[in-house]
Amino acid sequence: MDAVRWGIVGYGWVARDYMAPGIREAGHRLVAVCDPGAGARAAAEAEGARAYAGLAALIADAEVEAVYVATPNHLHREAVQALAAAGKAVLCEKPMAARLDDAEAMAEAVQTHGIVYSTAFDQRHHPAHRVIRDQIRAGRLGTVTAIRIVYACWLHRDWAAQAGQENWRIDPARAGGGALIDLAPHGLDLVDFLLDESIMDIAALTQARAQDYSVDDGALLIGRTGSGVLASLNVAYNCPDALPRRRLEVVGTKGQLVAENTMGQVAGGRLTFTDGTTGAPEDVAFDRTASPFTEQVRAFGSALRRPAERDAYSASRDLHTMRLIARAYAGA
Ligand SMILES: NC(=O)C1=CN([C@@H]2O[C@H](COP(=O)(O)OP(=O)(O)OC[C@H]3O[C@@H](n4cnc5c(N)ncnc54)[C@H](OP(=O)(O)O)[C@@H]3O)[C@@H](O)[C@H]2O)C=CC1
Ligand SMILES: O=C1CO[C@H](CO)[C@@H](O)[C@@H]1O
Repeated sequence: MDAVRWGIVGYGWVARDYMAPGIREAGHRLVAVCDPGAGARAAAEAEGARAYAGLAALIADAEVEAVYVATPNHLHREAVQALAAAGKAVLCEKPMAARLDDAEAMAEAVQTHGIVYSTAFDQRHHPAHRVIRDQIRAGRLGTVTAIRIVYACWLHRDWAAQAGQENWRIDPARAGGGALIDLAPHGLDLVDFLLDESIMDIAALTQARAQDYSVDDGALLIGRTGSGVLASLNVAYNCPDALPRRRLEVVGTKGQLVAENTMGQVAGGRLTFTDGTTGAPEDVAFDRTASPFTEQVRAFGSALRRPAERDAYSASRDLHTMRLIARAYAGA
């Protein structure tokens, strides 16, 4: 496959630390970046990319075919609408947008212009999560009854200060909320990926418990899929990093799979199967070297080149996930 030529809108933390290496490791090329910050543009040039201060210049760069949008959440909409109108393929960071109406407008733009679009749900591409999905499909767990997810971190007020940035995550207007909107989309989409069906019913409680800002620093969500699988998600900004804070459990009538330290941006973690009859635990093999970001780049690039693979992406499914987030907040 010839290398996909990527552009990036918003060359901050996730773009620099995870996406740019992912593009390189996948054998693709980062050809252009746009970011208002001179430091970010210098970092992009050091990576061998052309650097622009504004989106129009990136759009006008004919070499760019796919664009990763990694701006703060409230800016996803304007970038995706402009990129869609220009016919660029788009991989846009989660949450789809800070507000539901923005996400609705984005989904409409994707449909109107017929572009390849995906929200960047990298957890779909973690090798351990792919193995879990395969084992569910092969019937190893029997009838799946429940999925339990913990995804947490410690996000204090000055979290971004060492990078010389202001912490937009604690501003409701720019983030759209707190820990719930930032972290729960990963789990909600992962449930969809693992089971091939969406959560339909949802309820949530939020807290502002340990941090000194107004957005929620923790949330508990419960959901039920169309076929009746129950899901629980505990997401938080108030969990010290040294504590266990990334866990995924899938429970069925024949056994249980537990993934530890797989939720996140990096490769590795551990996967254990426990047999429902004997209680015997067993390590499950998966590729511990491939990062979910690199795999995400590979999969998206492959779908660009092979239209048959595009069914894996659905802006309307991503919009459904945004609707779940909105309903979770409304109920909380
Ligand atoms: N999948 C995952 O695991 C992760 C996903 N994310 C998601 O990625 C997105 C970015 O997060 P993160 O990297 O932490 O944020 P950062 O603040 O580190 O980076 C955002 C970048 O966008 C730049 N920017 C601001 N306005 C514009 C604009 N109009 N056009 C282009 N660039 C702009 C910022 O510049 P300046 O600072 O000068 O304003 C900054 O360099 C969020 O949506 C977040 O939810 C984030 C982390 C992990
Ligand atoms: O998606 C994300 C996953 O991890 C980060 C922190 O650990 C989040 O803040 C981020 O937005």
